[in-house]
Amino acid sequence: MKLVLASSNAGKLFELRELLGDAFELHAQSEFGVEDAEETGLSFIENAILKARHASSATGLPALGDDSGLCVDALDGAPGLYSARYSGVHGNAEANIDKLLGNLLGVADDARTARFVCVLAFVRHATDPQPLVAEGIWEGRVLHARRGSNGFGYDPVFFSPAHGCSAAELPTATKNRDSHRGIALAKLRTLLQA
Ligand SMILES: O=c1nc[nH]c2c1ncn2[C@H]1C[C@H](O)[C@@H](COP(=O)(O)OP(=O)(O)OP(=O)(O)O)O1
Ligand SMILES: [Mg+2]
Repeated sequence: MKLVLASSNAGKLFELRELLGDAFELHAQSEFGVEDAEETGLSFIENAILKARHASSATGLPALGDDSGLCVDALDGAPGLYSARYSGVHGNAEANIDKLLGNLLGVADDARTARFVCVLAFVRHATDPQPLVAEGIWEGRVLHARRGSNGFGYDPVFFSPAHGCSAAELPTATKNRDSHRGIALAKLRTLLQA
């Protein structure tokens, strides 16, 4: 199946291509000159669907939207939906991490609990009344400083107790198997097969 990924994030594209394998031909929306959708939703679900509709509308192809973020308990769920623009500059992972660590200064380990959330939405066409939607959650803690250089975004400061290391210290295959995105995609595949 040929489909378009409604995202400008190279990290997502890389992970989702690995996860989908050969049965799917996943094209970045940039290949078709599609600009970013405006993320005006109040939930990951709303944004994932509106991204998918936007890309499908512009390309005429089925589309996959990914809206994701890091929700930190000590910050009442922030940066959450606004993870990509937390520092004020969209998509600047270094600045976003600096702001996050600054806001958690002095917060002890056991109060630094957080989770990555990923919602994937698949639409067959732009006005599909039945988008397939799947959510994945990955529990962890925000570290005090960066560790590792794999992955993207907040990976260097996300500690996974289940793995005993940061997300950026995991091989891609392990992150893909156990991450919020990996879990969401496994669920979406089941929905696609139904
Ligand atoms: O596995 C992950 N590892 C580390 N960080 C992650 C992950 N998954 C999401 N994140 C962070 C990156 C970004 O700060 C925000 C997503 O924001 P989000 O709007 O969904 O994506 P984006 O703006 O980068 O690309 P786009 O909207 O074009 O898909 O959460
Ligand atoms: Mg975004």
